[in-house]
Amino acid sequence: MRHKFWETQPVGQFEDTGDTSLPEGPIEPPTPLSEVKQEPYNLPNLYEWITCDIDPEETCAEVCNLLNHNYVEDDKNMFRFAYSKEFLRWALRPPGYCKSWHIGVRVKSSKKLVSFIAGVPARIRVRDNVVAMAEINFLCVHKKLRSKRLAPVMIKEVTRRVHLENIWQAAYTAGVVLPTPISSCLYWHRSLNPKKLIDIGFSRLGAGMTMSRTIKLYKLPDSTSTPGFRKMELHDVPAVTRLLRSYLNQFEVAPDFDEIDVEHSFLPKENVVDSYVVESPESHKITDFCSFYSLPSSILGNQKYSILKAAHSFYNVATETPLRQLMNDVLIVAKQKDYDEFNALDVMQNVTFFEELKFVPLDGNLHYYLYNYRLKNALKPMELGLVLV
Ligand SMILES: COc1cccc(CC(=N)NC(=O)c2cccnc2OC2CCNCC2)c1
Repeated sequence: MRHKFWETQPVGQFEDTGDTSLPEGPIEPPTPLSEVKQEPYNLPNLYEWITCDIDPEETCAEVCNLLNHNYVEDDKNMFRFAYSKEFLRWALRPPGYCKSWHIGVRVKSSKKLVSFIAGVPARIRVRDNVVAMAEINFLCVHKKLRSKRLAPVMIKEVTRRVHLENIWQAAYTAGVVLPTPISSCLYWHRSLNPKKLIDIGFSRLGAGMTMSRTIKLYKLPDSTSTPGFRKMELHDVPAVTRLLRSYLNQFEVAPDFDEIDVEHSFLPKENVVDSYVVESPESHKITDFCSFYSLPSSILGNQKYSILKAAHSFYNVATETPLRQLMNDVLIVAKQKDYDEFNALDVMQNVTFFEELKFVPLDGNLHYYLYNYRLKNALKPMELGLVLV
């Protein structure tokens, strides 16, 4: 398959796969900042670049609306991600973020926002090297402007602005295969509200199953079972950071979180991110940690329901509690908060609890990529310790 744009980029090319003579690491060296293109890339005549400030209500709503009408849909076009404004403010403004990496394209005459792409800074460890990267996300071109080759220019522009900050690597995901995935993950989900999922046609009644039998199958206890299981609080940040750093060491690619990152990424935020710890009743030590983020989807073309409330597994660390017991408690909390389903990728140790906790695999892949960094071999999902929102 031809990838006209990606064949011009410093990414692992398909024909290089298996060529063990190519060294692992950056593909191109950094450019002297004076040699980085100083002005934005050219856009087709009717359009102009706009740096999107997602702090003010008005511009945040503009980005939110563009995404909610034009961003990723499932393969059957039944659902479309519906990120909230609060979620975008959280996801796009981590410690050390760059306003200039929140990039929009608008129509010169009407000022209508028609495209968006965003980057945020992150320290990502790749095997033994911690690399300063940009996490690139939310690439969205208005449905009416597709196939005008806007996406390549969005990607080149965010790359240029990342280079201006002296950052030369990036991480991103896509539902499609591009040159060349560092890992290809499967997504699984666990029904929490089977009746709604069947009503909207997301799930089907199993063979020989009635609705009441199905509701019973997915029923969860009303309260969590692990003694000391509670919401994460500010004073837990140091202990949670230690837990996360130690746990993520086992993976080939993982974030290099510090306490500032942990406070931003995991302190609970209503309808954005939820985190829980297990504080041992005896020692008061923090022995386990679990978290999920909230990413609802619009239900396209359903009279009765408009929103699918989905929780997405984020980072989970079990050092004393069995992981499946910890995750069962997470499911119980998600159900208490009226989520309809719980999503997870087969990354880290997630496969160890899928079957027992009644997750089922969906027919989709999420591929992970690094920009300007070659890995000799693709990673198994369980070697990957990175979750992007
Ligand atoms: C149910 O509503 C959907 C609305 C849009 C797309 C999909 C399918 C899909 N593409 N799912 C994922 O990419 C996915 C499945 C499990 C966990 N995380 C995921 O994506 C996350 C991470 C990447 N950025 C988007 C959110 C489902």
